[in-house]
Amino acid sequence: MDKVIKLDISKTLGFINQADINNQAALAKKCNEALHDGSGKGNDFLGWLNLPSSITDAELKDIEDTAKALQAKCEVIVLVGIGGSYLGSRAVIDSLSNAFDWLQRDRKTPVILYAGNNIGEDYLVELLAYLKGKSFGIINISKSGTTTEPALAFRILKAELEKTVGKGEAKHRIVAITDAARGALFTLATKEGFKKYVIPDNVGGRYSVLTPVGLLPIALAGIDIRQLVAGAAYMEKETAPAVPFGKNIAEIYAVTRNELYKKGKKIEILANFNPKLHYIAEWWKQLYGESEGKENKGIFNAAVDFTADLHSMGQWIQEGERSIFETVISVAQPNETLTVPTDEENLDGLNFLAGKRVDFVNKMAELGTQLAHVDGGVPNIKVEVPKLDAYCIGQLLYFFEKACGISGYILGVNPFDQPGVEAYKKNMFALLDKPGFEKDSEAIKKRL
Ligand SMILES: O=P(O)(O)OC[C@H]1O[C@](O)(CO)[C@@H](O)[C@@H]1O
Repeated sequence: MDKVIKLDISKTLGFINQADINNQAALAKKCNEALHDGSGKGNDFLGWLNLPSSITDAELKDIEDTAKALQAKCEVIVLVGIGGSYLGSRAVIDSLSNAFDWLQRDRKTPVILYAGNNIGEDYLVELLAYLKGKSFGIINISKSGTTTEPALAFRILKAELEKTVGKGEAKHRIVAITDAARGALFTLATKEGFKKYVIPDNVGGRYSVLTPVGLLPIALAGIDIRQLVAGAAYMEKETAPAVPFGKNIAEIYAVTRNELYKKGKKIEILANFNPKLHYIAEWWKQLYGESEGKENKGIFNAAVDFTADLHSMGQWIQEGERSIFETVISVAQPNETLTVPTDEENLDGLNFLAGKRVDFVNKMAELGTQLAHVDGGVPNIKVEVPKLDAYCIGQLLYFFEKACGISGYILGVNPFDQPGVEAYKKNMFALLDKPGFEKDSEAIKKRL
């Protein structure tokens, strides 16, 4: 099988013209070049561009060794982080693991649980209750080291771990992934002697999945990070500015979505027909939403899991306001095989499917949905992934990252900052009476 991701925009034609797309080829090329020559906005955050081709064998080996050490010590690992500090790992781990991973016995790898991505009190209490009596470790990921959600969860989990195994052992079960030289987590990790990994200065959180931020948890889950990086490196080459527009799927995707946006298609829905891809969509939402939603413009990024959501959001997609387009991640081949059995009584009337693969039914649902949605006025982009393995997922991650950078430049925004995220933080700190926010506290309390 040809293990290469394919992009099909044929079902957007009719809503936009091939000529409109071709007219944007030069601009897309210019934007791609601007990423590579560092002449565009946010050019101090372009370190992700060459991560796949520049990561060394020694770096990968070090990550694999740390993963092995944690696997030997811990039956559970809590991954603490929010946004780009956890979505990439979770996206890859979920897409490549058994759907019932946490229920598997005789495990070779720890159960991975997540914390620091919400402030739910019940969530944390229930997590602590689950961890009681289990040998657990913590990977704490925060580039800034000051994000409230992970800092709070880490404080609680670290205290629990130290109470259970003592400070001396706890430090061998905690890994910190943070800034190279600054920040609260850096200082704490240095003082306490935790194993540290660096998030490079020039890589933003949402582009960090191919740094230790993603690679360590992914390796810990038993996934081949060398294959993941190899897939990404392949896509790095295939989306380079020297690759002609007609073959450059990152440029084509970036142009197509911007042309649709110009035609009033302001919402992009990422759809999948495989439940393992749910967190790929969560990762993608942050990547595109945080990169493009600024200066009062940008496509709104939504996601659906089909066929489940065809029985809920399907109605809206088919007949609601015509301001949407769909991008479907289609997995060509499942990893397993299951055929529909014959049933003597055939009360459900499904014998016409007997002997057929379940995936055949899924594919017909996918095709039927595509045609129905296109008929209903929803342009459709298809991203075909040959199969769910580390090499293909590596390609997918880099494809979306590269296209996002190009797309942001086409839109005219800085795709590497996120100034809007500060507004809620400022209000929350003011409401919490955080030292340094006295004036804001006074002002906000007058509004209540
Ligand atoms: O890694 P950090 O600094 O804790 O940030 C986590 C997330 O929070 C944001 O900075 C937004 O607040 C995201 O861009 C980032 O992925």
